[in-house]
Amino acid sequence: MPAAQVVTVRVPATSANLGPGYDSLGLALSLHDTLTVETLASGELEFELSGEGADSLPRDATHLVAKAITEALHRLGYRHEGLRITADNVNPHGRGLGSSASAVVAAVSAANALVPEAARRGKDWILQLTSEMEGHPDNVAPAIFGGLALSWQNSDQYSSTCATVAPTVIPVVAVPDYELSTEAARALLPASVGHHAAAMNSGRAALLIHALTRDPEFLLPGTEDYLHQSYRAQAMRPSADLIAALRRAGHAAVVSGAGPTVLVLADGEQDAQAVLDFIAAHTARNTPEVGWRVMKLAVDIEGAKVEVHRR
Ligand SMILES: Nc1ncnc2c1ncn2[C@@H]1O[C@H](COP(=O)(O)OP(=O)(O)O)[C@@H](O)[C@H]1O
Ligand SMILES: N[C@@H](CCOP(=O)(O)O)C(=O)O
Repeated sequence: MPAAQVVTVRVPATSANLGPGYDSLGLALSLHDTLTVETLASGELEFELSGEGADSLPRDATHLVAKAITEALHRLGYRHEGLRITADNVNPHGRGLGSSASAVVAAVSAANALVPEAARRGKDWILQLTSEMEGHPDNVAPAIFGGLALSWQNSDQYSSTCATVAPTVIPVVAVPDYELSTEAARALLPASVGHHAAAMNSGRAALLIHALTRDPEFLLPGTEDYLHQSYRAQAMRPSADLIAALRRAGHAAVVSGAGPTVLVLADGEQDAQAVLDFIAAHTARNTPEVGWRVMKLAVDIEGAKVEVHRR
């Protein structure tokens, strides 16, 4: 790659699963990381990191963004001599808000924008490559396309389509100060589930799409899951207890991604305020040892946005 080419990508956080949509449903959220990549003439990697992970992420070729850019350029038939990677990370890591998916989507989108126009590929290529990197499409799809993404897999081929979320739906997240890696949370799942659980889950996943797009009145039954949350609860007890209490009070609370963040799909401003009040009271009373960052967000409908500064 020639030196001094610069692109910036702004990418949303995502919440996957949404209850019964394990490895298939995901929602883009109004919480954004920003990545700027500049090609260098020398064989070096330079990092300017701020925000989440600035003190802990590696500053070498093992950095997830550097790895994903190198791999994407290779697949496009290019290689870089060196890179300056500037990242301002807002999405918390290891909390179930798809930070690793946002990182690979930003990296692959940047690589695709750096190569000459004739070599560039479309968003479906980005979906394919980033799903392979993540091992599942449910975070990367909404990070790429925005909104509510419905994704599926045919052998090793990934596809996704978007549905429009009803305008009254407001995502509220409660992010605890403890981490759980997606890898560790996936290791807690059984190799298979029974036919009854699968059938129950299918009904709720179908209902959830209706609730999210047409009739939020059904959000509480539509967010019931039979595939993953109960197996993972032991690894995120304060989050599991908060979800159970919110659901008993009638709020559509789920584990965000593999956890431990709690996602609540509120229906309207009044419901969102009730959720915020409930979380404040519950956490003060029951989990004083855990720090919670509670945010009322919006659905991001743009997905990853690429800006080319110099080419
Ligand atoms: N912006 C980033 N830059 C580099 N590495 C990242 C970034 N975001 C996430 N990661 C890597 O991914 C890990 C978190 O991934 P994961 O366990 O899947 O949790 P999450 O639910 O946040 O995606 C981090 O510990 C870090 O190693
Ligand atoms: N379907 C995946 C989603 C993981 O999301 P993350 O935000 O925790 O990375 C799973 O449940 O393992």
